[in-house]
Amino acid sequence: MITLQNIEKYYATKGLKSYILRHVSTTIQQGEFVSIMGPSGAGKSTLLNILGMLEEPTYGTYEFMGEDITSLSERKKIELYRNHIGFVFQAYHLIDEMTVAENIEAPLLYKKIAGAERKSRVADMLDRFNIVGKKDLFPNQLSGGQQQLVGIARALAAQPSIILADEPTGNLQSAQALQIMELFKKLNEEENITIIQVTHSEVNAGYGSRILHLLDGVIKEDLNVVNL
Ligand SMILES: Nc1ncnc2c1ncn2[C@@H]1O[C@H](COP(=O)(O)OP(=O)(O)OP(=O)(O)O)[C@@H](O)[C@H]1O
Repeated sequence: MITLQNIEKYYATKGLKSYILRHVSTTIQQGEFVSIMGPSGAGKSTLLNILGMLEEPTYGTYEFMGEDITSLSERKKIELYRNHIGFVFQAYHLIDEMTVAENIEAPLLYKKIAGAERKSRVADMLDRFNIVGKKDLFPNQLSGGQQQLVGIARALAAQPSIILADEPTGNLQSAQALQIMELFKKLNEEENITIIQVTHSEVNAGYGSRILHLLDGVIKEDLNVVNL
């Protein structure tokens, strides 16, 4: 599903290159649940953003679902993103002026999905996440955990093949974090949705099947998680 070959990312200031990612090569199959770990500044978010087409590598090739991303037009990239990728952010990134239901519906409008289908998908998501009673509330009327559930519901409403999550439980208490991780595990096992998460938590990484350890922009370790 994903092939990265010799990905490099650097910023040049006054002729000096500061490398964020170096020689990153890996393959991720459909249905994997991968955690990206490493110290602060190691390049984890940058790698996730490249995978999600939110940033471009300086060098190297990125193949996603058989398409060479580095040579695609902006329009084609947006289309691929809308059709396949659900992004979940640490700080939720919900739209404050929209209700829960409107937030979940928003990406479906971009995908030009017809009204009746949109309503039905939103209703399904509200139901599935047990938040029907919250549908007319605004994000600031929800707890952090509930906001993150809405963030995930919004990503899933578009029926993605892959979820990219940047520290999805970073702002949550442990019980809420557990709920989100259980949900990811279920989506991965039952719906074969590929999941790639950035996390600092060993517990969260234990929900996945593989850990990529980044250090100073380089993949230092690529481990299979052994479930005890
Ligand atoms: N636009 C930019 N210009 C210059 N340097 C940048 C830019 N964006 C990110 N960086 C640098 O890239 C490095 C990696 O950042 P990144 O956010 O990917 O790290 P991270 O591993 O996700 O860290 P954290 O765990 O703290 O979120 C950091 O040192 C950061 O300062």
